[in-house]
Amino acid sequence: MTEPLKVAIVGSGNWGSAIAKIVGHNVLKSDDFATEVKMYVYEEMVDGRKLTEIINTEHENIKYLKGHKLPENVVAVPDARDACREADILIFVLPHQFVRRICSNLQGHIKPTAVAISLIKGFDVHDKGLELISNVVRTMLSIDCAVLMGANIASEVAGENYCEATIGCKKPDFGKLLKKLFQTDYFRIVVVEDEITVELCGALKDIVGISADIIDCVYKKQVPEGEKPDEIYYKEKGTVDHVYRNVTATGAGFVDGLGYGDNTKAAVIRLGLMEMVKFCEEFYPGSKMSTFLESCGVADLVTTCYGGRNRRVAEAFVKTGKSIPELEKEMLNGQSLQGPPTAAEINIMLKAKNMEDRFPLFTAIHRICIRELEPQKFIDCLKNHPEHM
Ligand SMILES: NC(=O)c1ccc[n+]([C@@H]2O[C@H](COP(=O)([O-])OP(=O)(O)OC[C@H]3O[C@@H](n4cnc5c(N)ncnc54)[C@H](O)[C@@H]3O)[C@@H](O)[C@H]2O)c1
Ligand SMILES: O=P(O)(O)OC[C@H](O)CO
Repeated sequence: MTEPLKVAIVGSGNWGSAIAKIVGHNVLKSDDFATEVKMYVYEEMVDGRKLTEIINTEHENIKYLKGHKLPENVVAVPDARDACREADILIFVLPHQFVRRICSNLQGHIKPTAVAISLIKGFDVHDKGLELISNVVRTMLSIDCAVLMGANIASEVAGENYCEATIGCKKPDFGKLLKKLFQTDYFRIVVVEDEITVELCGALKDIVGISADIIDCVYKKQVPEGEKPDEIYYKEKGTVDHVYRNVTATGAGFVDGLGYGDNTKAAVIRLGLMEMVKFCEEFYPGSKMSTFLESCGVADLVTTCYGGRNRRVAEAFVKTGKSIPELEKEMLNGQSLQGPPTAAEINIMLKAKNMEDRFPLFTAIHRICIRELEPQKFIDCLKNHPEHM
């Protein structure tokens, strides 16, 4: 009789907490897993109390996933080493900026036989270039690491709305075990072996998520009540930034200023996908096209471009003229945005290889985020996209 496997979750943000709900329930249904799930929580005070104490008494992460109860067998632990020391399976689910620091803290303090899965979207940057997050985990901790990515907005998953996800795992037996740990009747999993492409899709889609919303902002605008959209359109002569700073102050609903709305957004999603495929071919050859058709690919792109945080913050960025860090602070209540840093990270690689021209969408997004390019120039960048030549 083998011992039940102990599971630890490293991270407890919006997605980490939604996953804790799923995993906490699933371990109770299978003899393969120990019933207690330790969850590393980056300690902070919320309403004068420690977040770990709130989670362990109220069984809810009231800061990052308000309104969704966690199973009582999920135990919040403020020390990463204590959370992971005895674990057989480590689930990494925190913003990508913190991974290296956490792994360095865990070095020498986990079981050598442990295995991991990363749910993190983004890249690690170091002096030699970009690295996959799963690879940081593999190399820093000397353990195997699979990945899980998909069209998964955390609050919807926590609300048990039907959705899908993709696990990328080279080892079939480990893949089956992971599917048992994550799949529920509302969260359906497909396991594929092409784990690098699954992870690249998750990292790259955030950039396209930003661009989708620049489209919304350039071609739609708020119109003061009682005025006709066309009149407003012809009256305004300022830059989009200027228009939006002013128009937001008047506050009213959106209209489709030039009538380009959803067709244009669809074109951006398509061009974004083409750049994702090209990026994989160029820098990580061997991807299967079929992987892009899984939840981690096209589906995640669509969900992020319509419903994600990257989309929301990018919209406010164009409308208000405020900086991205400012908006992140104002709008996300401690949650963190992955798209702008990922766009910057990708740009380092493209610039170093003199390849910015071949990735005009990725490049324009980065330049808009750092205010090197005005948002209304975005479409010009796409008109001469290599896909149309
Ligand atoms: N939220 C979603 O809908 C969603 C869905 C799928 C995938 N993801 C991905 O999952 C990953 C985690 O995202 P999330 O939404 O759970 O996190 P989040 O955006 O809610 O991030 C906040 C988390 O970071 C922690 N934190 C802050 N400073 C820290 C530090 N110095 N060290 C360690 N932790 C610190 C906070 O305590 C909190 O738990 C990201 O890569 C994201 O792209 C998110
Ligand atoms: O809210 P976003 O933009 O980080 O996207 C969330 C998820 O990645 C969607 O799958």
